[in-house]
Amino acid sequence: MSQLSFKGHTVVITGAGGGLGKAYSLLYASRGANVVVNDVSQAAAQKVVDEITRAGGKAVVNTASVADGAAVIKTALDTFWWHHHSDQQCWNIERQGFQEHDGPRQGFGRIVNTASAAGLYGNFGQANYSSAKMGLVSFTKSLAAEGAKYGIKATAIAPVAASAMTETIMPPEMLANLKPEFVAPFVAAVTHPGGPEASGKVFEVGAGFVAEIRWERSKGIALKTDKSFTPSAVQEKWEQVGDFSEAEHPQSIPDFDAQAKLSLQSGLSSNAQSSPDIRFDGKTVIVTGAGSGLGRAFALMYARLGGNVVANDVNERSARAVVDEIIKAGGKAVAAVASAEDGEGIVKVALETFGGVHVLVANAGVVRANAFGSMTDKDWDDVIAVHLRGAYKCAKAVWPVFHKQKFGRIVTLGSQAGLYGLPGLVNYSTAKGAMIGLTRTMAIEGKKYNILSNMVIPSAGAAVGLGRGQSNVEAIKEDYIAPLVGFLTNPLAANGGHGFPVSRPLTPEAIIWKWGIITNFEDGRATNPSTTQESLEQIIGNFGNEEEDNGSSSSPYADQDDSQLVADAKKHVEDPVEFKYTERDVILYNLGIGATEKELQWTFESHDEFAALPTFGVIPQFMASGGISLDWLPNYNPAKLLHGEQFLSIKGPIPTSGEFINETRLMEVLDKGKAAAVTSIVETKDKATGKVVFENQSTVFIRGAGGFGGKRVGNDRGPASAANTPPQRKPDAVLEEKTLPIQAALYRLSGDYNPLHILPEFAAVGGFDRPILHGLCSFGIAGKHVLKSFGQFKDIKVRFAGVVYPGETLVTEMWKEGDKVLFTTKVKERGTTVLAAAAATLTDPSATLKAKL
Ligand SMILES: CCCCCCC[C@@H](O)CC(=O)SCCNC(=O)CCNC(=O)[C@H](O)C(C)(C)COP(=O)(O)OP(=O)(O)OC[C@H]1O[C@@H](n2cnc3c(N)ncnc32)[C@H](O)[C@@H]1OP(=O)(O)O
Repeated sequence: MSQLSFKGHTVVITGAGGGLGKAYSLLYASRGANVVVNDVSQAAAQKVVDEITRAGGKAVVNTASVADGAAVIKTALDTFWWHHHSDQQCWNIERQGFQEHDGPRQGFGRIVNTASAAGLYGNFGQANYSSAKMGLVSFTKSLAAEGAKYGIKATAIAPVAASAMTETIMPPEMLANLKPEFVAPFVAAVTHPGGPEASGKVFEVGAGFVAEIRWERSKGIALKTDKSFTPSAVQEKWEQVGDFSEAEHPQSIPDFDAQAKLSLQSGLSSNAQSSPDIRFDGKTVIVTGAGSGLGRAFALMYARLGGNVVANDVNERSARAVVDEIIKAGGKAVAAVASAEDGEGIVKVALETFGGVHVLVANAGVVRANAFGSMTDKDWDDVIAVHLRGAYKCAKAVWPVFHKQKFGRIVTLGSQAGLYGLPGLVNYSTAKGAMIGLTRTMAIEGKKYNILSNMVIPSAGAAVGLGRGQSNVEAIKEDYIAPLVGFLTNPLAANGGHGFPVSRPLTPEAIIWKWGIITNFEDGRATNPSTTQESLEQIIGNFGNEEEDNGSSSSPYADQDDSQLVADAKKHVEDPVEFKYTERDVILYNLGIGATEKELQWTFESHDEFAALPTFGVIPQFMASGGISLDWLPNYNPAKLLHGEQFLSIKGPIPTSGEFINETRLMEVLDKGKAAAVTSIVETKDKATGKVVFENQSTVFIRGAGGFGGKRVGNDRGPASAANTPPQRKPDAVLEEKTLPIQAALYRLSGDYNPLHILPEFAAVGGFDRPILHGLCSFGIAGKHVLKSFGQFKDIKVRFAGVVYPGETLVTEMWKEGDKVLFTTKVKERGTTVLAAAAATLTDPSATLKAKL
């Protein structure tokens, strides 16, 4: 049985002596990779290497500290360089034109960084850990952005697995669900050369639960940028700022359309103010990096609103200039000339001058842009020091004061580079990401002492170093960021994810199979955890997931001959699945089954007879039947699944757009010895009227998943299971159609994203030397042949008897027998039958033959 292979690949795993690292090492080694087992504990690393070598794998111990990455990688190159080159099977060599001694330029690399929910949401008592972990998320995003053109992909995961940490907070029964083996397959899947596109993305993985995490941005509001743009104006609109009903989900730094923002302004009148006005009389505000740009704008605003301003900057002249400006305007201010890292010194100035401190705006920053490959340790350290360590040291210094007075406000300045990653600024985006983790944790820890922490992320043009002070575009002046300070936050959203059963091993293939679900934020699947506790809910919810009885006791499909396994599976009630479509989806489907630009009734929405081809009836239900859980089958491997049979009954006219609801049941499960044959039934109803429009019965044939002791022969399901043996005479009609090499790539877009039809590596696991055509695509083409030859039909059934490769020619032979058309479809080039036991029942049996015989 072939599987996703890592033969010829060298995988370096840090912290590989135990837990997750060990699970990764064993999995990669079992899939043929050379593994560098790095751990500071020589004994632990050696044990893992021994285990791998005993099983016939290749691995080497490395005990360098991760702080010395170069030493870790040297071991990889010294040990496995030669293997790399001797192994002609190696994907690197074949796919990327890997050349002798061309190591650093191999044009391929996969990086997985281990983040944590503590970073994504913040976590009490873990300000340091949250910062480091969220920093890693941004680090990953920047590496992904920068690596894209070199074939380097980076993914971050927030795993939940049993560890020394979780042991203290969870009982042993729960910990049993958190096996590292439920995380490792995900890492393998996304690092495989043919794996799914996961670069720059973040995933939560644990206990067999996998979900993508993404940023969510509220639609937001536009405020008039005149004198009325004050903190009170923001307060007045605050509810709208946090209204996520029309949220966007940017994947990279959104375009800043200054012109559009400016033209918005012309339609706005002055902003309403909340009352009483927000003012800072008697409050002392520390602004770091206050000498110029944003910091200066913050300092001036606070002074205008009555605050005592401590203007910090390393640049003495600019700090003093701001103070002078404030004093000249009648305000109160003092300069604190120091690095932002000198939090204590800055707070001391505040306490000595004004007798207190109430607000900290951690704004100081430097930029050292450099391509990641050329970035020096100094570039890295300087940026991390000023942004992250500066924010930390200042917050640390104000904290006891805030704590004691039960009041404090902290705003940290973030960056879009931190949210989305940015090439050339890996250091900066990492620091800004880390500050998100820090800010969230401070918010959690400070809450009960009335210490509020928020991050403000200025829009593109105003970000530190990205045009600050140079911009003369009205819309992005620093002054227009200032009023938002203290008000804006950026919540995260996680999607509904997918829970894999924990009662059997999880495979990388299973991850790829469910990729569509894991990354789907639509259809009401998004959840919005805002704390680590909330984020753990679904993971804990998947504990003990064995696809067991969910409480419904009687199934209309219960069958006395069923084994317990099958009887239990049938009790599972699938949730109804909605399907909404437009004319565009109809055209896409018609094209997917070979309709041409000459057949305007199928490809041009304004044609008088524009219609869906009748087999479109399998599309609205596909997500429902295709999403049915089969994980409970023994040895279930999605790459071994083939479509076996399909029956479609069309109960009414097919609208060219609509909204349907699909109700799915598992109907029959047969044990074919080596294989399992599973039939589901889906009723597709019009959402508005509740009338059934289609009924589908789909059988999937899963090779290698039999032998569970179920019944072998199915029930008589009428036309859905009829043998449909054609008569002996010559066919009454024959139609021939050559499929396109891109047929499967095109058909996928109608909703069956099974990688079997596009991804060579996945097809290989299924036993095919290239991707195969969707069964339902051949089904649609044959259905079109029946339609063209004999007219409309009200039901159609086929058995998928052999595979079709995109580009092959399909020949459909048809015999009219009463109200039925029996048919067989063959691949012309190979002479094999691909659709058998097939028939359609005509709507108007008296209709005459249409096509030429
Ligand atoms: C839930 C619905 C959602 C739909 C999800 C679909 C996802 C899609 O993306 C997947 C696809 O589109 S796959 C592409 C389309 N399908 C194919 O190409 C399969 C072609 N068929 C074959 O290769 C073989 O017939 C093969 C491999 C199927 C069987 O061949 P053999 O193993 O040689 O079997 P054989 O020895 O002939 O028979 C063994 C027993 O199995 C029954 N059987 C055979 N073909 C069957 C079929 N196509 N469907 C159902 N049952 C089938 C036989 O009757 C036999 O039963 P018994 O032992 O009781 O006599």
